[in-house]
Amino acid sequence: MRLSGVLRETISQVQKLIKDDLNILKVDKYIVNVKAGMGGAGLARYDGVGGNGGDVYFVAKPNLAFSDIKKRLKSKMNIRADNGEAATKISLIGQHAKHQYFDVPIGIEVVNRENNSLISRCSKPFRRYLIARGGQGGYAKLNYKCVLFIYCSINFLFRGTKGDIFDVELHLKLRPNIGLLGFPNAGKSTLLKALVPEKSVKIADYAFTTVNPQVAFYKNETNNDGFNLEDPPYTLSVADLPGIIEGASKNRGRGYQFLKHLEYADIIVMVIDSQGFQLKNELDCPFRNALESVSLLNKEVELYDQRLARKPIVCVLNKVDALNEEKKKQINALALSLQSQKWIDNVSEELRPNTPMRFEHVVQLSAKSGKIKEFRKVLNIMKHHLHELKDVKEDPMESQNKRKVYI
Ligand SMILES: Nc1nc2c(ncn2[C@@H]2O[C@H](COP(=O)(O)OP(=O)(O)OP(=O)(O)O)[C@@H](O)[C@H]2O)c(=O)[nH]1
Ligand SMILES: [Mg+2]
Repeated sequence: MRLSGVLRETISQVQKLIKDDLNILKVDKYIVNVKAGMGGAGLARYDGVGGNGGDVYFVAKPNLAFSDIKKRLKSKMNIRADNGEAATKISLIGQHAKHQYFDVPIGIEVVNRENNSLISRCSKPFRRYLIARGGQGGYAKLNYKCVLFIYCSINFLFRGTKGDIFDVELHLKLRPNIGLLGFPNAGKSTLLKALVPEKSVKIADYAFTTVNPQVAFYKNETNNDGFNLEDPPYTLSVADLPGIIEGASKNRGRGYQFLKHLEYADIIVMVIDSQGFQLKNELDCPFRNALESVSLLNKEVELYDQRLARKPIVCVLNKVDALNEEKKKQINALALSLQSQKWIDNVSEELRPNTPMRFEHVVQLSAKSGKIKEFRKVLNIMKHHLHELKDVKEDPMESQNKRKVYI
């Protein structure tokens, strides 16, 4: 019995380690009931004023895991602020309740479940976002509609107003520096592995190998292919997303769930299979060449949210090792045209997006070979699009020698 207990614990610890290492995002939505405090009762006879109920705020914090929310709420999934204090004969002004501050990871979107409206985007580190407002303390002139008289021994009490109470959905949208976008099987995970070799990444020769987004951290010093090592060290978060398919902008193939993670990405890296792509070898799944793949991905992205098509973007033409000489020439020509922005003229009308992307860089590579020097150089240049993370409490002198982390 004892041994099996130990064994079970060891297995669960190993499983946890594996899960942490994979950094895979399985859950990206929680439902939480929030209740702001009620206003304290006022004391009519002595003109006493009740204290206000506490508000509920979310505070955006870096380095918090989404799953921590559930752990900290201990599965009750509710957040409560205290009620305001009632006025008494001794203390005619009741104390305001303390506000309730709840830390959430940066990038959380808070949606009111009742009317499906967005309450807050918790996107700025260390900022407090008001989620539910506490009720007002009761007092004589408080609007009569919301005042209730309660007869309590010989004193009349003005009841304070109720605080907000509702269910909210917390949506996690990753806030990676780099979001990998592409059709299934294009080599996104292989590229992630080339960037972060120490990470365990599932790679396979079939579509939808990656079923959940995964994040890894690329450190420029891990490069061994010899470009400017004098650059100060920095870390970039890279999100490998499951492949999207045509119709993703209409949520085909759970498209929303993946495209949403590009909303906060600083840079989008579009990974294209230079050999072209066909989801299934069937008539209703047409073969798309590399140019058509670029155009269709552009289309899906802009249909989901036009602003995404205007983000800094890099196009990676992958799998060039698998091309014959003639195909190589075609891909060279494609790379040139993608850079010149004239690429859109070569796309047939029905596949043409309205907002053609402007690729800041186009890189041809073989992610499988792991030789991605050109791509690393591009990342080095592109990092000027990133915002360095600064803790408001951080000492600027002390931070000078630290590794730079971008958010
Ligand atoms: N020849 C060649 N094959 C590659 C290259 N990069 C990836 N592949 C292969 O392409 C297949 C798909 O690679 P993945 O990295 O799993 O593709 P993905 O884009 O992550 O696919 P999904 O997770 O399904 O969206 C695997 O068999 C890889 O070995 C490359 O540069 N050259
Ligand atoms: Mg993958």
